[in-house]
Amino acid sequence: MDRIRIIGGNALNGTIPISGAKNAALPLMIAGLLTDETLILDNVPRLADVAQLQRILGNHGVDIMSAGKRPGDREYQGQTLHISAADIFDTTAPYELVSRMRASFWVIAPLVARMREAKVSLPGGCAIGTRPVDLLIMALERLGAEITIDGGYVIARAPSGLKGGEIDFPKVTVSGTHVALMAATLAEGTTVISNAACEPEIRDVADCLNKMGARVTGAGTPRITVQGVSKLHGARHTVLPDRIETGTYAMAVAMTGGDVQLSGARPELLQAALDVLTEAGAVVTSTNEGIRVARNGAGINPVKVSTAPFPGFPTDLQAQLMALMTCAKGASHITETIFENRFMHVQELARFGARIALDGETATVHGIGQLRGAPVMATDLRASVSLVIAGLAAEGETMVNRVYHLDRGFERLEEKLSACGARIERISD
Ligand SMILES: CC(=O)N[C@H]1[C@@H](OP(=O)(O)OP(=O)(O)OC[C@H]2O[C@@H](n3ccc(=O)[nH]c3=O)[C@H](O)[C@@H]2O)O[C@H](CO)[C@@H](O)[C@@H]1O
Ligand SMILES: C=C(OP(=O)(O)O)C(=O)O
Repeated sequence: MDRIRIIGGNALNGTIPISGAKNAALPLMIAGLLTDETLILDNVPRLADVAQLQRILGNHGVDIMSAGKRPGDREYQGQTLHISAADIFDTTAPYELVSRMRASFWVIAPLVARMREAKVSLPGGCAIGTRPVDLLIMALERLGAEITIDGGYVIARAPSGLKGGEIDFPKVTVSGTHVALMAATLAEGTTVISNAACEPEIRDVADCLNKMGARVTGAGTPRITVQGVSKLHGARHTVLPDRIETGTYAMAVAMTGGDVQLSGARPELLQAALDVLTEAGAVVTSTNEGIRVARNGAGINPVKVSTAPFPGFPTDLQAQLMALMTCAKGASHITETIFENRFMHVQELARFGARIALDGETATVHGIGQLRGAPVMATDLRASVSLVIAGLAAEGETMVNRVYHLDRGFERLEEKLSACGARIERISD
């Protein structure tokens, strides 16, 4: 299994190109199931999750062609996927494929909307909480699907097609909103989704669905209205930049010091996180190219932050912020409100000498002068990258084990960081 070796202590200086967003690319690929014509997606990141979803879609009969510049080519811009679901010959998504990735469960929505039946294994994904799918099931039921659960599979049927309806989510859910939105596009009549997630990835998917002939308004606000249509057609869409990758590298620069241009990044996608970084002492500027982050000389100020649905501070940046705060000049308070078990990185950060006390959903981080490198174990995607950030700033050698988590969500991580002066390499055994 691959490991990542880091010799810490170098400031980051240079340019990091930001890839397409994993959390938009996955539902966009799934939206390809809604039409028998070809959906072309540009700027799709090369990630393990994308490859896994290609296998899952392939299992349904979807034909996917990949084109585009390869890593190492000049002006690398991700890959272009041509997704053609002309002939869906299997509406079952089996356990072996779905258990590895949470988002793969979302295929249930386009399958039941277009094929009127779907059988999808309950999902897996990052171990950050119980992560039920009750609200996704509720949404499909509101659109008239009959749902049964048998042998670990959710079976959805809508023999005479889905019907538009009112879906009022009792809590904000990204997965629930994606599923409701995709299913509603082909339902007969009007669907109103209330308390919808406002994450930029929802809006990106809605924009693509509209290019495919859907009639969606209000995406990006808590109230989305969808007028169902009988058929969607092919389209071409570019995946928006990854705000979590952007925030991760911004925090890495704030931690190591230096001056980095995050090219292609869009500040409005992560303003709450950029505000926290500014409060922490980093200099964040919007540029023509993207976002420039610098920290020279001054120390890191402690902060008090709670994670929240968009436009709040994202839970997917909580672990990275915690790594940064381990070296702040005082005590920080970080509260996780989205997932009940998203503190697996705390015990690993302690191996660097970090002083973190957990009390329920709040971590108090007492900053120390200098972290020391250590062997650590990656436990989930964002926790893994928080260990990389800590390793970049720590004195001496850090070995991050179980790197496959990182490969789910960070494209060419070692290459991007090395190009900015980090001493980081992958060791394949
Ligand atoms: C692939 C993808 O886009 N993953 C993101 C997505 O995950 P995901 O879509 O799984 O997250 P949700 O927004 O759905 O979950 C939010 C909260 O709602 C709960 N819940 C959700 C569904 C449900 O049926 N019942 C229920 O109780 C969850 O357990 C969690 O506590 O949004 C999260 C919150 O921004 C991010 O951390 C993930 O990176
Ligand atoms: C938790 C994440 O992914 P998933 O929802 O696929 O587990 C993530 O992207 O941080």
